[in-house]
Amino acid sequence: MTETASDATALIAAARTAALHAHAPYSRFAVGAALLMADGSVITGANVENASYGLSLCAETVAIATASAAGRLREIVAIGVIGGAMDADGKATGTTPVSPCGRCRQVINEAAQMGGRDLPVHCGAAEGDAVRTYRLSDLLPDAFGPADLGIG
Ligand SMILES: O=c1ccn([C@H]2C[C@H](O)[C@@H](CO)O2)c(=O)[nH]1
Repeated sequence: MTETASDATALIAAARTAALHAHAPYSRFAVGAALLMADGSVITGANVENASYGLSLCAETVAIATASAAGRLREIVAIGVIGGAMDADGKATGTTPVSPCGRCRQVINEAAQMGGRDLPVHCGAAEGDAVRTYRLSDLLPDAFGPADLGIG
């Protein structure tokens, strides 16, 4: 499918809703991710922190794992991400767009390479209209990927 500007808005909205389910009692920083699938459906995820800290799962990784568990890793067309410091109700706040961490960029690259696409990644804020849209190649140039292992 062809991605439209309204897809970015919808993905940011879905990511904000997903972030309400963040388990982030340690950082108090909620992140939501939303994946636009080829059929127009959306799969979401939120960060899941761990008392060990280092085992915490990022929102993007949770969403991509959910898509993969449904056999849909190759169907991801675009990604939306938001994040921000949680208020007392656990809702993300802030007007600065959040972009994926380094590990998430590599995880996103796997989905992008499997789908044969250079995914748009819409980075939004918890509040407000600020959105920065990147291509994965902007976020992770010269990525290590399946081709390095002779695959694809
Ligand atoms: O791309 C990112 C970057 C950070 N986080 C989470 C990890 C941790 O729970 C919190 C603060 O780093 O934000 C994500 O979910 N995605």
